[in-house]
Amino acid sequence: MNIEIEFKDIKKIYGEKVVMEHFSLQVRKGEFVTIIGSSGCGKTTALKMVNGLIRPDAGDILIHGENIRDKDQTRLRRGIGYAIQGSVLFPHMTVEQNISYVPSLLNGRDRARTKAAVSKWMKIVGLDEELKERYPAELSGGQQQRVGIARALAASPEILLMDEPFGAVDEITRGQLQEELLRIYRETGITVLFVTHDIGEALKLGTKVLVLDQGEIQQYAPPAELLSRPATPFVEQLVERERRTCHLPEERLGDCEFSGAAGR
Ligand SMILES: Nc1ncnc2c1ncn2[C@@H]1O[C@H](COP(=O)(O)OP(=O)(O)OP(=O)(O)O)[C@@H](O)[C@H]1O
Repeated sequence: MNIEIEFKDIKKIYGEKVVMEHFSLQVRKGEFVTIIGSSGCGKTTALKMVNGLIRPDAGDILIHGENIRDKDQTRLRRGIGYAIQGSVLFPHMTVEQNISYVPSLLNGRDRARTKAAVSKWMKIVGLDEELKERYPAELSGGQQQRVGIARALAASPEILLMDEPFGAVDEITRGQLQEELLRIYRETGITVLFVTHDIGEALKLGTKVLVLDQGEIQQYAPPAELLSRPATPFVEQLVERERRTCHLPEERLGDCEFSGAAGR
């Protein structure tokens, strides 16, 4: 099994509050993990531990089997794409400058390579080339979100962390961004950790869904399994409505036993 990210017996305390304890998880290479749970259950904390923005109080995070504690933190972060809700673009930089920020650090003087990366990613996320010279304030919310995703992907990271990246856009744009993200995921084979509040989104995008409650793993399983065999009452409640309306794309349904599950 090719493990890309591993949380090993993690403990995290804020002040007196234990947010996570004995938290262990393995994420295989190429997996798209959606993370969902009650507010304040530790989703963002878990995500930010992967790129070293938050340090655990105990336990280790391994990437490709290497402890991130031993890595140069700047280099670690440059190798991991990170996209969060709302606009976190540099306001004084154009779209092009925003997207090329990390690639230009990595490519050094090879400007042609950076320019090519910017054009490629603008196209992939569905941004018109003519927006290159605009500043973030001159873009719609959906366009800003696309620039954020292009920026997160432009350095061709092997890991992409996304924290409710589509939370602030309208329903239609959200659907488009989800489709584009799935396409990028399929084309690149990147490993994705994606935090969401929306169980529909978690089931639609994830190859695996991680359900957390108060820092504890309730279930870590493919969407079809969550629907057919919820592991705890918490998961059962979370998926109940989805089970009735099941929005899963057909290829994800697999051997989903709805009639059996309904008998619970
Ligand atoms: N820097 C901090 N100092 C103190 N407490 C914190 C800090 N960061 C997070 N917490 C607390 O730790 C818990 C977990 O926070 P985290 O942001 O990981 O939750 P979350 O699941 O992402 O929440 P939400 O869904 O509301 O965004 C919460 O109770 C939060 O208030």
